[in-house]
Amino acid sequence: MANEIIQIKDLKVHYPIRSGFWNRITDYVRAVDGISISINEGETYGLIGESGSGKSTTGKAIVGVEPVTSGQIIYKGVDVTKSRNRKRLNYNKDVQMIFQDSMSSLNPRKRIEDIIAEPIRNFENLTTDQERDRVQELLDIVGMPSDAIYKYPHEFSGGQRQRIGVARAVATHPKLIVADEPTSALDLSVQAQVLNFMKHIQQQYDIAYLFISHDLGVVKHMSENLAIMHRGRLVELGSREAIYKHPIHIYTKRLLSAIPVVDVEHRAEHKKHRQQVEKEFQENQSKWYDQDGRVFPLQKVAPNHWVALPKERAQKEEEKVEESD
Ligand SMILES: Nc1ncnc2c1ncn2[C@@H]1O[C@H](COP(=O)(O)OP(=O)(O)OP(=O)(O)O)[C@@H](O)[C@H]1O
Repeated sequence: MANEIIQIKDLKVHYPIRSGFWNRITDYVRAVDGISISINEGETYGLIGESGSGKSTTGKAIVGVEPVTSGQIIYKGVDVTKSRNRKRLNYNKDVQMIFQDSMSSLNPRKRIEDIIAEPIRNFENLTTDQERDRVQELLDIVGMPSDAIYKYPHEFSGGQRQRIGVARAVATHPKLIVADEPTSALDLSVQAQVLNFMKHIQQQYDIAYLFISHDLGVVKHMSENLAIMHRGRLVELGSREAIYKHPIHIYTKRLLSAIPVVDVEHRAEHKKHRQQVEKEFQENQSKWYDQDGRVFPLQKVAPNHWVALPKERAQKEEEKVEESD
């Protein structure tokens, strides 16, 4: 059995909504509302959902930049939602993040050398020469010219800045990187390049990725396991094969139907299918969500496949999956 690097258990991140003269808390935004996933060493785990579903908040809670309302994040057998445990385990060194928008995540006033060296300075005691060698090596790995160290972020293209973001994230030799839509701001051709070298670096350093995206097409060739997130909860969870070949939840089907087809011959057919799925999604919400519009708990329908359904319905889906296998 593969070794788990991290386990997220019933994670909740709720933001208070205040109103009225006394500015009292009147409700909460349930950005993340009880999600549980396990990521294995060296794997890419896809976390997919449309805008506002709670993916970024999940990622930020995992790296510790967003406070957790409840639940556990288990790393090396210890709950790291407590900051003293994070310190003791060197968690902030082992778990890094790559952000979607490299322009705002890289400090525009700092040279690339200082940007990449910053996490190294936080966790290691290197001499200036050793530090410069490490930065040069990292730039080399992500395919950037060595004179890049003297430059500033605005002197690079979006794709190059994203590479610098990756170099910075791998600088401390982390075990897990939360990659929050790392390619969504890039052109298609540059997207493929960045994904390829992220894969390359993963193999070189044995890094696990939590790969966050709104696009099931982007993670198709990256992820071994996937979790589909909607309204702060998971609607479907499982192996790549389960999600792409036997999607069950209407929301997963809707995300899959949004992947554009390259093949001109099948475009009209695909458009029709997409409209059908959209219609089903709009008309049958009551079958897939409870009376308050909330996502049901996950039920197991196959060995590595869980779907958010009421229990009695899960039984039927389980039978269908068995038949199709
Ligand atoms: N600091 C905050 N205070 C209040 N609400 C917040 C805060 N941060 C996020 N939210 C809300 O939480 C929900 C989930 O946001 P989140 O950014 O995690 O979604 P997402 O799936 O990553 O979307 P996107 O891809 O657009 O970033 C949204 O409704 C958002 O408005």
